[in-house]
Amino acid sequence: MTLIQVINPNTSLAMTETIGAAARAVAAPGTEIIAVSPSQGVPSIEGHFDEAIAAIGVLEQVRRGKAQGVSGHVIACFGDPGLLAARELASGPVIGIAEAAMHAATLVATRFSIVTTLPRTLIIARHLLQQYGFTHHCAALHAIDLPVLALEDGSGLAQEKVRQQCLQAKQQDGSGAIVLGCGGMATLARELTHELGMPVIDGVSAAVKMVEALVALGLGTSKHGDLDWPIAKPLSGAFQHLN
Ligand SMILES: O=C(O)C[C@H]1NC(=O)NC1=O
Repeated sequence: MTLIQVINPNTSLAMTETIGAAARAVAAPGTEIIAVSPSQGVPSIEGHFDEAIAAIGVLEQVRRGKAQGVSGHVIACFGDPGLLAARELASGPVIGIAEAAMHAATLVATRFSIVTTLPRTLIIARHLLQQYGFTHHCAALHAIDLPVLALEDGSGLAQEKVRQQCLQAKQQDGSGAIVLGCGGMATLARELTHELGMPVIDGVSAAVKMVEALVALGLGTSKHGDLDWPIAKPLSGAFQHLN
C-alpha cells in the first residue's frame, strides 16, 4: 500500500476536498490518499507573506504524515511553499504541484503556458520557473484576476474565467500545453484537455503519480547533503511542536 499525504497549505477545507478528489481520481489501486490542511494558518495563499505562513503549516503536516508512516507527500499549492524545508524533514519523496506540472508539461510539449489566479502571484511562478530551470520552456503566464477562494464560491465564474484564459493562451501563446496554476483548479484539467484538444495539466494529479513512481523506484528524499535531517536544536514558543 502506498500512502500519500496531499497537503493543501491553506486552511480552506473546501479546497482541501477539491484537491483530495483530484488526487484520488488518479491514484493507483494500491494508493491511499490522505488530504490535509494545516491546523492554523492562512485561508488562501496569494503572495509572499501568505507563503511564509503556509510553509510552517506544511512542515507541521509533513511531520504528522511522517509519524503516520506515509510513503510520500504532495504540497498542493502552486507556490510549492516550504518545499525544501519539507524535504529536510521527510524521508519519502516531497513533490510540489508547480514543479510536478512544469515537469509534466516539458515531457509533452516544447513550451507551456501557465494560468493562475491573481496577477501579483505571477512573480512566484516566475521565481519557480527560474529555480526549476524551466524559464525557457514557459511561453507565457496569465492570471484570471480573481482571488483563490473564488474557485470555491460555487458561482462557476472563476472556472469559466480559467476556461476563457486557457482558450486565449491556446490561440495566442504558441505553447503546446497549459499548466493550471492553483491547487483549486485541480478538477478542471481533464475537461479542459478534452475541450481544447491539448494537454491542460493539473499539478495535484501529476504530483501524485510522481510520488507513486518514486516510491515504486525505492527513491525517497536524499539525506546525503543539503536535504539531510534538520540540525537538532530546541525550538521554542509556537514552534515547539516542530521539535
Ligand atoms: O498562487 C495561487 O494563486 C494559487 C495558490 N494559492 C493557494 O491558496 N493555493 C494555490 O495553489
